[in-house]
Amino acid sequence: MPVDRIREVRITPVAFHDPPLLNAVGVHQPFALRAVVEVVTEDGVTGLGESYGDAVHLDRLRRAAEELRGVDPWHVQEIARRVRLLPETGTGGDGTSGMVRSATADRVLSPFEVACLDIQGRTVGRPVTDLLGGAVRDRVEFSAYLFYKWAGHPGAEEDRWGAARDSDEIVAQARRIVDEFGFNALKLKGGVVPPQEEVAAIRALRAAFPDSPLRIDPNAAWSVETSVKVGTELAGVLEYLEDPTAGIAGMARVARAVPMPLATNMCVVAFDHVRPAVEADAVRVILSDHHFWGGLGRSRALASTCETFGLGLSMHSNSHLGISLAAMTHLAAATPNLTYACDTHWPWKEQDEDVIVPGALRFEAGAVAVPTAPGLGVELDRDALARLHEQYLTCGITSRDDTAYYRGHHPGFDPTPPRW
Ligand SMILES: O=C([O-])C(=O)C[C@H](O)[C@@H](O)C(=O)[O-]
Ligand SMILES: [Mg+2]
Repeated sequence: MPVDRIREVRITPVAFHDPPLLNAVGVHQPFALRAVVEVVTEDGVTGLGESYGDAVHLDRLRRAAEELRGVDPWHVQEIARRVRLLPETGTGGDGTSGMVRSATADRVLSPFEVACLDIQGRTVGRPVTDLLGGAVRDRVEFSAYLFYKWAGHPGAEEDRWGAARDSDEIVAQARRIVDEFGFNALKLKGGVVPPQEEVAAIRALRAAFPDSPLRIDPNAAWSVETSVKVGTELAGVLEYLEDPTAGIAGMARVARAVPMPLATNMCVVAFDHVRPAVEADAVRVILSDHHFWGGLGRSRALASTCETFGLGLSMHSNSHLGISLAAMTHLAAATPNLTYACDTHWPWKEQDEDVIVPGALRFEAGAVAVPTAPGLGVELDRDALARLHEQYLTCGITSRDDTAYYRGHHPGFDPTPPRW
């Protein structure tokens, strides 16, 4: 069979509405940015990928795209080699407002690898799960991602979720998200208000949802001492405590003193972090994320690494659109040891705002049915892509900066950890 090579790569930045969700470093801006990647072969097969939309990252994606013409889309190793040869330029552009400092090359590689898997699946008529070893489940469970939040963006009307400032409002938010999407596990984004208030919110969630697994993630905003205090108080309440404090050494000190497993998407975000984390016994669960671990293949390798060291595996999420949700779902479906409900920001976007043709992905009872159509099983909606690109051009945001946006309304805000 003649090799069908990459003819063209298109990268389209898009912006979609995002509510004012609070986190340890500030607050979400009115729009979240993403890059939609289309890899097109000489025979006209198009594969899709999705990544961060920050300006520095876009520039890197565009420079990588120039290197991919003529490459065989089945030869992901060659794509990875070319991406790794690119000189490092610029700083930041990680799409997480600095909360996840992962390897640049892995972030750049990821959407191209996903698009190539989409091409491979479309070419042979099989879903991406089959290329990853086959689905071990036909639906993937996700967790509700709860946030303290402002009622609306300053100067705009209150949004459909309203404010979440205290335990009662967090429980009300949880009820609404659970009613709409059917989630079982609940994750609270912490590091926003004093830890005792967040402990109270977790206790209120436990009372309101007696059977739901609960997690809290302050994104390393707490000192070791505060983390130990919170972890001790929440004994028997949390399924895991996510990134209470910064760094492998700090996490190891907390891990020795609290009863529940510690999880991370901050201190282990690349393969060379695994060994020191295991040696220090700093974490029991790693949250994978194909957007910064270098794609679906490398995320499967992370799963094997977790299996080797007896670590649990969960999945992290930033604000994302449907191409990413499809990729996350295929990956989770083909990863036997991914036993926790995965994170997703999905409920926070406007449900009719996306770049894919609606209908392919739906939440039912907190889970997404694994697409069985060839490739990722989602199609690009070109009109929607054009609309969201226009929104990107007019929204005035070119990089995610939660801290600057928060400071615009609270001058003097300092997110340097530990905040508590
Ligand atoms: O689990 C996490 O650490 C995250 O999801 C980090 C994200 O950046 C989240 O906190 C956000 O978008 O505000
Ligand atoms: Mg986290």
